[in-house]
Amino acid sequence: MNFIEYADREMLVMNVANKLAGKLKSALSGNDRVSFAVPGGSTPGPIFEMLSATDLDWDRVDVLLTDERWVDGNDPLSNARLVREHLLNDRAAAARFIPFFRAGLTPGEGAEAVAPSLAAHMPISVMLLGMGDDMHTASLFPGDPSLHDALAADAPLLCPVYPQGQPTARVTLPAHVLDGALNKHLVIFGDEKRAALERAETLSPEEAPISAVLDGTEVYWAA
Ligand SMILES: O=C(O)[C@H](O)[C@@H](O)[C@H](O)[C@H](O)COP(=O)(O)O
Repeated sequence: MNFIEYADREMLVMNVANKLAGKLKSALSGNDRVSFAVPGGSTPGPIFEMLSATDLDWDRVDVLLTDERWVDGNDPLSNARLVREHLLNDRAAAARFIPFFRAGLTPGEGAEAVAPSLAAHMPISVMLLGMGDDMHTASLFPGDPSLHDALAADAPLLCPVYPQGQPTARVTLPAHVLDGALNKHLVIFGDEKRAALERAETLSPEEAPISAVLDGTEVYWAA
């Protein structure tokens, strides 16, 4: 893990957007298509907006979610909605987006239906992650009874999860897919998350799911 601190969030957003653009461009120079996995939450929005204006071959980029709440794409909780509103505009509107939610299916049925199509995007070329104060990442939550399956080395490419205390069920890329990304970036803001990350480095993935994906990850932090 490489930890990089920025003087403020604006500096971080500008630098991380540029870094992600550079990694996408180098992946594009060696591949016909590349995959870019992105999280939900409140952190990535400004990075998405800066990226969306970046001049690169977005028509050769497949945008995936790291996880999704099991709600319709118009629901305010939807990560697909977040990505459509903040990333898939301007130049990035040309990217191919692979949503996970399937109306009328349960999270388990939906994960089973979508997982086979994700194989073509593996390993993920470039991935951005966020993290909660509880050391969750994507939808790998400590204490979630379904976490064990999503941490397994042979977990399916998309896993249903039912994290306690969350308003909806979710689906998530499993730990081995997240950790297998060729380029891993984590953005966290604030002292709470910085302390949580330090704790996570001493804990198991069951206690701190983020610890399953920290090897080789570029971590960017601002207060
Ligand atoms: O669907 C989600 O919510 C995200 O994928 C999740 O893993 C997020 O990255 C963290 O919860 C941090 O969220 P914030 O950026 O809002 O702190």
